[in-house]
Amino acid sequence: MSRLAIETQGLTKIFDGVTALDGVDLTVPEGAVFGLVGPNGAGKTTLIRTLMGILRPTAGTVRILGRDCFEGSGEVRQQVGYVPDEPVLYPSFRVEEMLQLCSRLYRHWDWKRCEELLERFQLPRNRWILSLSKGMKTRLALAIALSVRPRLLILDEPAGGLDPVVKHQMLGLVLEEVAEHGTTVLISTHQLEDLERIADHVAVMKKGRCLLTRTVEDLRKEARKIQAVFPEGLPEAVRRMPEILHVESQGRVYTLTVGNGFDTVLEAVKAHRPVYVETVSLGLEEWFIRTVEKEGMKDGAVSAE
Ligand SMILES: Nc1ncnc2c1ncn2[C@@H]1O[C@H](COP(=O)(O)OP(=O)(O)OP(=O)(O)O)[C@@H](O)[C@H]1O
Repeated sequence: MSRLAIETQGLTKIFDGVTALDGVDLTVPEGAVFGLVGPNGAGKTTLIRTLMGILRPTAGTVRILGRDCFEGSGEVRQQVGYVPDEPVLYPSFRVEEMLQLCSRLYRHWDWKRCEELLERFQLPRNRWILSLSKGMKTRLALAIALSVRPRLLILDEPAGGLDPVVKHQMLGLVLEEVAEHGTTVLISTHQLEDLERIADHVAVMKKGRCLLTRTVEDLRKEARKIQAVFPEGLPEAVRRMPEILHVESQGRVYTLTVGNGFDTVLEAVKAHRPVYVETVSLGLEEWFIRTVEKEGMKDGAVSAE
């Protein structure tokens, strides 16, 4: 069985009556590129801050790389590279001074790697941090996170503020890190097309809960659409199937978005003898929207349909 880079059980965080995390059970295998997605306010940043030991959970447990993240030695944090949604960099420092500070804080600091990254990201060492653009600060934070030679890299919405070229470069770098060093990556993002490029696992969060976790491979197999033509309308028995996330119709053409249980739905559709049927694959973005909508309907919220 593969080892776990992250394991949470019943993780709960309540801020002054606001439940930001509501019993999250999450397992991230070592070596995975694990995407965390969810609507605004789902609890992604709170989860990440709790994993990093920045926030104390109200209840539940967190283990990072097999250890308690609150243990006294701080060894766990030495092995985690973290790029927060708003990088913590001292504005009155020059880039060089920030790097010197980090090199003293992290025992496994790698200057060679750091220099390579500064060059790739075109970050001059003598610039004041105050004078860096948002995207440059993110690049610096990523350069620092990778220079600690992390076993686990945690990225919270890293593409925010990056232009498409730098974003592409950054994702490439993350993939390189995984391929060369076997680093585990947890990445929270709203950029699902980026995730589709790099992730092998995806978890969907909503209202502080982890709704589901899937491997991207399974998702590609499972998350598909069925297009079928029923001259007399979509049979009610099919429409009501719980595996169906969403139904759309254009005249007599019905498009059914299916979460898991694709084969069961396809069989049921065929059993009602449509005049035409075909299957179409579903992008991660559409799967995510339909999954979150479906959960919203369970909660009694109004569907976006
Ligand atoms: N320090 C805090 N004090 C009070 N409430 C907080 C605090 N931090 C987060 N929350 C609340 O916890 C919930 C989850 O917030 P969080 O920032 O973790 O969500 P998120 O999924 O990262 O959202 P986004 O995608 O918008 O960044 C929200 O309702 C938020 O208002």
